[in-house]
Amino acid sequence: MKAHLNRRYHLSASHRLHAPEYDEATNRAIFGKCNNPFGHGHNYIVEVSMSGPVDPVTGMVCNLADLDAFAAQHLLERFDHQNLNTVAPFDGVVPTTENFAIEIYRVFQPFPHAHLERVHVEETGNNSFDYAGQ
Ligand SMILES: Nc1nc2c(c(=O)[nH]1)N=C([C@H](O)[C@H](O)COP(=O)(O)OP(=O)(O)OP(=O)(O)O)CN2
Ligand SMILES: [Zn+2]
Repeated sequence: MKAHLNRRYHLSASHRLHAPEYDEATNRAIFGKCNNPFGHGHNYIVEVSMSGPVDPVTGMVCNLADLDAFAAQHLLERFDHQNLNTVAPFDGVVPTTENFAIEIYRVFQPFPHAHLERVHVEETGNNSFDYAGQ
């Protein structure tokens, strides 16, 4: 029997949507206000979905304390209150929320106590993105 555990994390970060492959005018045309050279910020909500058997003794898919410790080290310490454009891999990849979700999936995949199913990232109240590894 497999159950899914979903856990949400909050982090604030700034970014600028800018592709160095294009010139300034093309960047402005593509990214609009989000190409502002001074950047802007978001209060992101990150939800990770983990799955696994329910332990017959603890009744848990995994211990939330273990998942929170992993998230603190690999997600929050790395990205909270940062300028995403200065944090790998975004020093060469446009920090869209699609790319953020892909990177967060890569970060959580090694979590040893459950299987990573999906990463969901809410960038604003109007848009969110999901990545499930393919
Ligand atoms: N495909 C994508 N398009 C856009 C992304 C993205 O990550 N993927 N991100 C942005 C900007 O980050 C922008 O800050 C959010 O854009 P926008 O939708 O205009 O913002 P909202 O209208 O949802 O919220 P407000 O803060 O009220 O503008 C743009 N495009
Ligand atoms: Zn933005």
